[in-house]
Amino acid sequence: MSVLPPVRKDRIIGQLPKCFSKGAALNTEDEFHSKVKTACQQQRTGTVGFKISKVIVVGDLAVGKTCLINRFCKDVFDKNYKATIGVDFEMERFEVLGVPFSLQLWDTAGQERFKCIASTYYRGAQAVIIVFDLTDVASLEHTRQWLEDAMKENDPTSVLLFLVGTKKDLSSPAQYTLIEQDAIKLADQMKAEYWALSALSGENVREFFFRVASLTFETNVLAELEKSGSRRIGEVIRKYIKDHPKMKVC
Ligand SMILES: Nc1nc2c(ncn2[C@@H]2O[C@H](COP(=O)(O)OP(=O)(O)OP(=O)(O)O)[C@@H](O)[C@H]2O)c(=O)[nH]1
Ligand SMILES: [Mg+2]
Repeated sequence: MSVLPPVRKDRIIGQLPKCFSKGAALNTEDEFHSKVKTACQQQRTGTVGFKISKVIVVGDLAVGKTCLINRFCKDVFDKNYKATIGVDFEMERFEVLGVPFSLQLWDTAGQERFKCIASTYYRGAQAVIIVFDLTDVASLEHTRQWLEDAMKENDPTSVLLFLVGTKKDLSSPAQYTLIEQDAIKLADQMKAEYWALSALSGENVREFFFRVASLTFETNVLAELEKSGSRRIGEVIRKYIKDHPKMKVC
């Protein structure tokens, strides 16, 4: 019996959300992977529905990490800056292709003096969101360092990366075009997906988190299918050896 309330109606994902820019996307497909769709239809997603995926949000102080999470999770925006001390986290429950799926969003401190505490929470992330301020070029330059720090604690081959520019409402079209060119180039080098959004207006916030949830879910299901596939091959080999006791195994 489940003790959890049903997933909110506005957290139900039935289709793969689109990327923000094809120039820097983790995947440019229009739909979920066919293997993932079939596994979900046949309810063969293993433990994915019970798992909680860890997502860490890093970046310079005051770039808008907390506001971004609060806009999505609570639909609020605070114009007063209150520095995050250490870390904070929010849970978000989704339903993707009919399967429950949860994200634990870790909001970390950007201030140098709290960085040491925050970095102890980086381990075990399935997705890393590196945030910069679209009106502050230095914050974009610092994203390389944030990536390096986050990757010290994680396996770079299995983590999904997102490079996110915030405060889009504050940047003029000319300023935005300039910084976007650099951000897309950097995202491409980092193998990250690029997004630009505003926690104040809410522009692209929901679309972005739906994309994070969908891609993390898809990766989890594919990994689960691979695991069960190799288990099945192991079973076939064991059965073959049992049925052919005279066969030598090297
Ligand atoms: N105009 C505008 N202001 C924003 C936006 N997002 C955040 N801010 C403002 O930027 C300031 C910093 O936001 P926070 O979300 O607290 O920044 P943070 O990255 O969490 O900072 P640390 O916790 O110190 O690392 C606050 O005054 C916010 O109101 C946005 O999208 N637009
Ligand atoms: Mg904060």
